[in-house]
Amino acid sequence: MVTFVDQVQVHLQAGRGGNGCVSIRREKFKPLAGPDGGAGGNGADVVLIADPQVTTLLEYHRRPHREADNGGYGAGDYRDGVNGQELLLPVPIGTVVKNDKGETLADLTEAGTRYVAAQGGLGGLGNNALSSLKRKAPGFALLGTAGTSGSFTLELKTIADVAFVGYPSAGKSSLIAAMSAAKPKIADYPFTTLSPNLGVVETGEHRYTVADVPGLIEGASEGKGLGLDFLRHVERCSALLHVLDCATLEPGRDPISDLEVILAELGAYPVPEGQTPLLERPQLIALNKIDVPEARDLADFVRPELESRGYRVFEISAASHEGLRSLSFALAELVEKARAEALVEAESKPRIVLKPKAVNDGGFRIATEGGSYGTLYRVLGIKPERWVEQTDFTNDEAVGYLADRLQKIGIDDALVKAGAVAGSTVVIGPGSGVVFDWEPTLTSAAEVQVGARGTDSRVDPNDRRTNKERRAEYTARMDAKAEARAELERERKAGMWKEES
Ligand SMILES: Nc1nc2c(ncn2[C@@H]2O[C@H](COP(=O)(O)OP(=O)(O)OP(=O)(O)O)[C@@H](O)[C@H]2O)c(=O)[nH]1
Ligand SMILES: [Mg+2]
Repeated sequence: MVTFVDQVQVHLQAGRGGNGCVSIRREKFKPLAGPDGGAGGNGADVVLIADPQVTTLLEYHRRPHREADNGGYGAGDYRDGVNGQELLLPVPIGTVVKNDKGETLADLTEAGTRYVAAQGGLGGLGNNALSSLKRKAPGFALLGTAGTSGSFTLELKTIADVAFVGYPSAGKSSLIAAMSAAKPKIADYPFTTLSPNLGVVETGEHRYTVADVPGLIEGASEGKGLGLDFLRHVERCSALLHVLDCATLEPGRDPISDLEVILAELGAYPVPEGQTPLLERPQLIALNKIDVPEARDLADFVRPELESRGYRVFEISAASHEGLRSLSFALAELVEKARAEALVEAESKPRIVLKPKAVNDGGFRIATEGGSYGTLYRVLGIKPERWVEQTDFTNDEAVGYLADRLQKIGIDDALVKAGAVAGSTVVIGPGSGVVFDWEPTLTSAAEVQVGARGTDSRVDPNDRRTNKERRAEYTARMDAKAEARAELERERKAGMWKEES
């Protein structure tokens, strides 16, 4: 079975950022000459780009999974990792990008329009870049972060001024070949055309594009003969040309009933909101194949009937080019009118602006969640989440650096305000995230993990009891005393002890 591909699902994965490097420069007589670990390279983006050379989405149907390069790792001697090279995915002009919820993300209607579908991860800084006056030789580097990924639906909707519609083998492709420089496949079997061919017609000083939509049959609007896929292409065209076959030998078919079938299908097609229904767009009729004598007779016969229905009718032959000149002028006129109207409309309509997700949003928020272990405080924000991702938790210094960063944007204060107390569970990021036991008296989460700043828990273990522990010990001691006193009292009453006289 032939597959007609103008709608595909693709899975795109941007590249991962490379890890930064920890390295110490060594010089003769100076073995510790400062940190020289370079940064990791950034992961590559996956970018969809509207390319006039590309006409189908078939390529993505065959290979729907695409991954961009990862960034290179940083290295010693100040060498940074290479940035991943952007993965450019050319798609046809008129490709609509939707997310997995069906929301439109981008409409690539002009050559060269780019849409960054997946964003590469950041490379981690090396210990050279992390050094400061206070931290002269960092023993850690930042990890690269993951690139974004996602599933997208690509949908091709041809954009042309005029769509040629009609039954299979009516001569739509022949007509586009006769009127423009396009060289579509032409054959006398139905559904020769599987994806629309675009042609540019030049008449006088007019220039417009035409598309031969694949043949339509009865039931197309319900999906018959891949009809819905075909009809989608008509959606973007401002005018329609009905190509009617006057030389068909198929029983039960004639230009009038053919037209009625096609009209019914066009009428049943639901255009997206805000667009003109297909049948309300300007339409012309071409009675084709009049180079065949019987066809010319038939065309002459049905013409008055069609004209009485209000159509402008052209008798043509795609084979002998008869009647094409006046047809192309008539189409040019329609197109000019439609363009003028579109211009007026475009000025009154608000434009859709593509908004890429903000990356450097410095904010964060704290969400509280109840649970069987008490309240859980969740820190959500692009920065804190990224910082956690960049942290090598096997490295105490790296964890300390994370704590400093978190403290700097005021997460501790915000947690106090949110009601966190000593020992509260704090999670950074969605899902299970990274879990901390938070301690407000200490300034940062890292100290909870690795001890107070400036100490090494292996060298001088911190044995000081917390106030809470001291209080517990005190009450326990007091309780024991009271208990002992009560015991003594009972025994005395029982006469176990003789009062000394
Ligand atoms: N005699 C004659 N034959 C024509 C004319 N136009 C097209 N044909 C023939 O009709 C057959 C179908 O032509 P196509 O142009 O492929 O028809 P189509 O409408 O694009 O068909 P699909 O792509 O299948 O929908 C071919 O064999 C053409 O040679 C014409 O003006 N005169
Ligand atoms: Mg065709």
